[in-house]
Amino acid sequence: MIPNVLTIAGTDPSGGAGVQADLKTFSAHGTYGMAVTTALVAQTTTGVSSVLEIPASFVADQLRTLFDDVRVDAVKIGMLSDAEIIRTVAAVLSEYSAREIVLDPVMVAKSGDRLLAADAVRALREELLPHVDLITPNLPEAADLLGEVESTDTAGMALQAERLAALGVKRVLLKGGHLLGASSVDVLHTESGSEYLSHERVVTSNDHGTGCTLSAAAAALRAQGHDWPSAVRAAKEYLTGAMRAAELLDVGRGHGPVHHFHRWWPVDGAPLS
Ligand SMILES: Nc1ncnc2c1ncn2[C@@H]1O[C@H](COP(=O)(O)OP(=O)(O)OP(=O)(O)O)[C@@H](O)[C@H]1O
Ligand SMILES: Cc1ncc(CO)c(N)n1
Repeated sequence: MIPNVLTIAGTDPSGGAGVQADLKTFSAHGTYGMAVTTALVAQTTTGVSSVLEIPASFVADQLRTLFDDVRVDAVKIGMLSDAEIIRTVAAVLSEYSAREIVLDPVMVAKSGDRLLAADAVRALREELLPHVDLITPNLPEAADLLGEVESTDTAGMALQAERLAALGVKRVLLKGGHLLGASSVDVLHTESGSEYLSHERVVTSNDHGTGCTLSAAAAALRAQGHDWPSAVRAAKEYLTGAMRAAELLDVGRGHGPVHHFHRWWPVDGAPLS
């Protein structure tokens, strides 16, 4: 049976981030993709020009209508825009006992534009985090959630990942894409300890939507039955390949998108082989 995977996120008409990137990632992994939209974002590779927020009550309507009809095997949460939408999503996911939830705590786009109200971080930490199976912050997001300064090295990242877990979330993938170096290193913290996930840094300007792709891939792989550490490792591998494949694209003049090639189409039912 093909798993059903849901994204709850904002949009990107240029197809590099948000709902559009998540749906491509779900398809590339051979899962069935679904989307509940929280905000319509006028953005491209060069930045965000405006945001039209969806009323929280309509986000709830979309979620309830979907959960009333469809079995949802995993959920990826991206841009939530404000505290009211955060509370609504937390309440409805809990009402339907949603499982296998990945939260990418999107706060600021690569272009520097805010995608989450500054006063909503507390709601994210206190109301949504307890419902989540994996959180995937980048360095500034981790610092904001902890009320600390950003880590500047991988040892500092490991300590912050541990402190994030102590806030009540089961697993943390702290992404180190913003650190410079020959490798791009993330820290995965789970019940059984921390590990570094290190991949070669791809030299490219196509780095828009990398966080969206990574979290969506982890949700899709988890829905296919992989344990969380395997799902996260394979998601990171997929992302590195999608960044490399971006050299085939010619999309926009700024931070370009990654390319979602169908690498793991599950013809033989063994998507990771
Ligand atoms: N140049 C690169 N080469 C390989 N991997 C990269 C590169 N840049 C980022 N990554 C990886 O991409 C993932 C996302 O990293 P990053 O820390 O940039 O997240 P983000 O800021 O949330 O992304 P975005 O806001 O674009 O969605 C991480 O796994 C990171 O290691
Ligand atoms: C809708 C949306 N979600 C997330 C990001 C972060 O990359 C973005 N730029 N846009």
